[in-house]
Amino acid sequence: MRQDSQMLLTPTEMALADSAAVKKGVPAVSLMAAAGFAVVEAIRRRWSKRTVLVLCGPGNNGGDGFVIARLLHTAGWPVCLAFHGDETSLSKEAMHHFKAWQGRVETFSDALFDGVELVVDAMFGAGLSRPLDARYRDMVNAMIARKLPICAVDVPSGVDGSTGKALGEVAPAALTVTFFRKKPGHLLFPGRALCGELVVADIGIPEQVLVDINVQTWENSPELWCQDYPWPRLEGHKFHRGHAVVYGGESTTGASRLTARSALRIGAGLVTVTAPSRVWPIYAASLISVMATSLDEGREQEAFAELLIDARHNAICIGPGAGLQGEEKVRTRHAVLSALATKRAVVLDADALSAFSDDPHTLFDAINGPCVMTPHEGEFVRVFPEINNSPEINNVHATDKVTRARLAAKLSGAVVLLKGADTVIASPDGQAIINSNAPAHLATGGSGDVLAGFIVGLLAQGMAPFDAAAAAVWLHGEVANVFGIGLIAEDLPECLPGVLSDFKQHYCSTEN
Ligand SMILES: NC(=O)C1=CN([C@@H]2O[C@H](COP(=O)(O)OP(=O)(O)OC[C@H]3O[C@@H](n4cnc5c(N)ncnc54)[C@H](OP(=O)(O)O)[C@@H]3O)[C@@H](O)[C@H]2O)[C@@H](O)CC1
Ligand SMILES: Nc1ncnc2c1ncn2[C@@H]1O[C@H](COP(=O)(O)OP(=O)(O)O)[C@@H](O)[C@H]1O
Ligand SMILES: [K+]
Repeated sequence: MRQDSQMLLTPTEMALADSAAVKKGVPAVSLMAAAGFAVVEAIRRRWSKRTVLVLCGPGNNGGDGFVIARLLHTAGWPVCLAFHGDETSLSKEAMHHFKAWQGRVETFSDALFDGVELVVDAMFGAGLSRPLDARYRDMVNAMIARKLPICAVDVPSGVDGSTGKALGEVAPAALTVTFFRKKPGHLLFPGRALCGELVVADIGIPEQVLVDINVQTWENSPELWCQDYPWPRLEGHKFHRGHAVVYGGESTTGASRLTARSALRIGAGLVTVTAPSRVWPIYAASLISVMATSLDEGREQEAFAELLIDARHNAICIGPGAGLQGEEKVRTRHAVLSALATKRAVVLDADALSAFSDDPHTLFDAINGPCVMTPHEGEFVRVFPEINNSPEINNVHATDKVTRARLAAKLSGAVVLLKGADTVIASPDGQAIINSNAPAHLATGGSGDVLAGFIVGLLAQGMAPFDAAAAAVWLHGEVANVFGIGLIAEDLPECLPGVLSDFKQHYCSTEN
């Protein structure tokens, strides 16, 4: 997976890109000038001429601030520049631009905000290594209290560019301008919410520098997986599009029915829900194009395993509504282990994960084939207690969402899709994708069941687990955006066809 345009660079990788650009002959002073210029362009596109306060910190983020102040002043804007830090420790390029500033340099104080209509936050960017010192913190608190519009340079000061975590209080920006590529912290919460509108500016770093950086994190987009999207083939028939099996439970029967319908809508050739004979009539009476198979009373486990002998059942989803009470939990666990034993593609969601909260390693040991786990935060904590309880595993600090999902994928051998507003999909080989298109109204009962259905439907059609998970999450978000507010889970599979045609038209121009 290369797709350079979707790459997310950690601050360390960004520093590598920066120094590689300098080695290729782009002077550091010019990179900083270009960064400042890009911020000014973005400001002038959004705000009319007004009084601006530029707050500059001790590193190169502050250096960008010096450029911004100078360019805005040249354009005739009333500008006040304030700097806090050790002038003698400025980098060469920051010193160059500091000297080029002809105006006064103010010290930090609350009074600076009087009469100001826009603040440029150039205190800390990628180099933030610890919570802000008191003087900077005071300015952040003043910015929060004054409620002025803020343009943040690279990231709002206090946000960790690699994790999106806030190291203390952060003043939310209306606009954040970052350089060359987005950083994970721009997409992970709370960073994403604190950035406001995000602009990525080209500052003259050559694209070739990416070749030598082992980037492992991407923003989800069809560009990453559209080439492998399994469109129906002209000469194909339904068995070419796979046969998904969805395990149906006894009580919340709506969950697995949603999953099954979603698997069919996304293109699985056939979908069967299997359910204990006691509740089979509910499924049989309510499903039309999805088939319902009854598991004989008293021998449900054997019957499920027997169903899986038919290798045409090539993708299996267990979890939505599977059940965790008494005997149901035993059957859910058995179904999971039977499904994994086939080494066919398996999606494990909800109860299929929680059923192993006492002994997650029994689950991990059974995973020897293609598998996607789709926990939300609560389920993640249950299945991966060691990642949650220990701040450090194999010397990796495991507190941010991407690292946690990556460690979970490595530990379990499955693709781990950690849900939420900033869903992360991680593969056991270390690659991770952050999703950014899901609207808040997607958080509605049953929408996770639909997601599991989209994934198993794509797996049934032969898509690889990491790609299938990423594609399903993106389509899920896109459908919710197209449908809009008022969405309920049932709407998701029904609205998918229109989204699929638009997606096909935009990203997959060649017909099969
Ligand atoms: N890379 C690129 O391509 C380009 C990057 N550019 C710009 O450079 C920015 C990155 O610059 P940067 O590396 O100098 O980091 P920055 O955020 O300014 O802070 C570092 C300074 O802060 C200090 N410090 C840290 N935490 C602190 C705290 N809590 N409280 C107090 N001090 C603290 C730290 O000191 P130390 O930790 O070493 O004691 C150091 O002195 C990047 O965000 C972008 O805007 C552009 O010019 C274009 C090209
Ligand atoms: N704030 C949010 N913004 C966007 N998407 C969200 C948000 N919160 C949750 N989601 C998405 O909604 C779905 C909820 O799934 P899940 O928690 O399993 O719910 P359910 O069990 O009701 O189906 C997931 O795809 C998740 O990523
Ligand atoms: K900043």
